[in-house]
Amino acid sequence: MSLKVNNLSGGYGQLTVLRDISFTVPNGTLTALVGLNGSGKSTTINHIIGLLNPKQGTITLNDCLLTQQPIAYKAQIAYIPEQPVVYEELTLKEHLSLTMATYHLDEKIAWEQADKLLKIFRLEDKLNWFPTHFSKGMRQKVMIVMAFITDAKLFIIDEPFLGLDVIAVNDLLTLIDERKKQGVAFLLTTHVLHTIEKHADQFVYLKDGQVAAQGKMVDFTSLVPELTVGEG
Ligand SMILES: Nc1ncnc2c1ncn2[C@@H]1O[C@H](COP(=O)(O)OP(=O)(O)OP(=O)(O)O)[C@@H](O)[C@H]1O
Repeated sequence: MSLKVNNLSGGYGQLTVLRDISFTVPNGTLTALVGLNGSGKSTTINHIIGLLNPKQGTITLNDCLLTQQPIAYKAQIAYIPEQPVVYEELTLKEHLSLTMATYHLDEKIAWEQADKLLKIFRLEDKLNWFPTHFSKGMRQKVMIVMAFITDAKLFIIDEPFLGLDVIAVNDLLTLIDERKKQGVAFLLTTHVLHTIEKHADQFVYLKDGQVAAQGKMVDFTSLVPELTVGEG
């Protein structure tokens, strides 16, 4: 069981950005999606979360084909975007309630999980705050808490390390490792590779909208020397 991207070509309207992309994210592993600015990482994610329609190819998650079973497919995904998407008129508590309703979670269990996560990210006394009072990093933490109260099978996390303090980065990595052990799959984009390399199992390297290399994370330096700081 896994996320399977098969021969995906796609982009925006007439513009083709991705060409013939194939990779698999097995359950219980983390795949780092890497590449230079403009290489197609966000476009790939936009296809996987169903925001863009492929021009060719298929995307399957645990045997659910995105185009044929979009609701069952999307119910298995938690997405943490690079730019937090929050509702200015809802409190933190209401954001969490909304997530619980959307994912049809058992509220008692979900609030137990939420309380634990709110403490980890030092948000436990801010349940009645509106997003306008949150810093950029706090908004990002809200997105992380919302994602980790779900029982999603695939987490997609877009560039999580730039706005978070060092404690929050370590806490996020611990949560990722815990969920991986439970069989959850992670697809994560980042330019801060040294932070993720011990936690990633494999990488997919995009270049000009194509997969230029993919493999085990331990082989990254030898397969992609051009992205290794201090090399080349
Ligand atoms: N909404 C859009 N409409 C048209 N073209 C777009 C759009 N978003 C991105 N592109 C183009 O698609 C290509 C890939 O961009 P994408 O955002 O996927 O790259 P990325 O790897 O995520 O980059 P970054 O590391 O800078 O976030 C670029 O050439 C970009 O100009």
